[in-house]
Amino acid sequence: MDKKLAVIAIGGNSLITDKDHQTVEDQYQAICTTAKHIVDLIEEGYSVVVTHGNGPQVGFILRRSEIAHETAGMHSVPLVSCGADTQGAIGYQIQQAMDNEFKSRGMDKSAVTIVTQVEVDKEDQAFANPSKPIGTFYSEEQMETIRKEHPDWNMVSDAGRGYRRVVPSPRPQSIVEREAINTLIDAGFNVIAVGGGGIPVVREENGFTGIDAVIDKDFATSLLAADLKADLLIISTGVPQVALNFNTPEEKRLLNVSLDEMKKYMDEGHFAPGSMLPKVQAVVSFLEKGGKEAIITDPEHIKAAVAGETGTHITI
Ligand SMILES: NC(=O)OP(=O)(O)O
Repeated sequence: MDKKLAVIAIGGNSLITDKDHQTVEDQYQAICTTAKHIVDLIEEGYSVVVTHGNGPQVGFILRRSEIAHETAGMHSVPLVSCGADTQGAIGYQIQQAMDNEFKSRGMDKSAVTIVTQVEVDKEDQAFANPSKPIGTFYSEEQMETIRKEHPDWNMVSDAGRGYRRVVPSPRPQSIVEREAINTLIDAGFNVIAVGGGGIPVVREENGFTGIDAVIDKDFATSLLAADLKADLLIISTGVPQVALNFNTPEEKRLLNVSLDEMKKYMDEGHFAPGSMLPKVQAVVSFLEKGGKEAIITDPEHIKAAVAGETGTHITI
């Protein structure tokens, strides 16, 4: 492949702009906006692999199935299947939005979604320590009811935005459909893969089996980018740049940082767990596996960031 390859991660929360815009159609509108920024990059000459989160969406699907089970006796749906559902539903929207954007710009390109399984270790300590927030944000008042009605739920306070249910989030070990993704890129497709961090599977004697968990999409994206030997990893998030002393009077935004500097800032505790920390860890892992450059920015600044004007650029 002659073109430069960029792997871009989109957060599941970024597809739900606020609590009044949570419908499937609202999500499609948010994806159409993000698709424009991604197609800008393709217009600049990049081939692109898009990955996406699913934290809110997988929680909504799981809860919907639980309510149908509790109130109407419908069969319940395992968490791993809920994750697979999000790959199809979100992948379909990204694929359609990108294809429509290509058409509107007269570009002879297309996007394709690949259902992606990601191998995890069934002995991963994460299965005993749920940490991945999914679904709805609950207020302190709602928590009183939840503690009574769902004493088995594991809950955390999520970045000051409310309380959320958490599920196991094992580290991704390998991407099962890696060769298929590579083949599609070589054939000229822009690929949507490892949606929701990938469908978690464990290796058994007779093949793979799904396991209930939600993989962090930033870690899965980092692994995929390293496997594909991508020229650029872009982690899109809610802010245009990473900052030291975030949200304090000493806040300092970062533009160009070396891998060693980023590791030092990480060790100094500048990045919040469950928020910027996993994104920085994902970037560090990509660069330590041979990647040359990663950018952390928000979707609307992708083009300007790739031009070097903004975003946080981390290089070896
Ligand atoms: N799976 C995952 O990491 O999703 P979010 O990015 O939505 O949290």
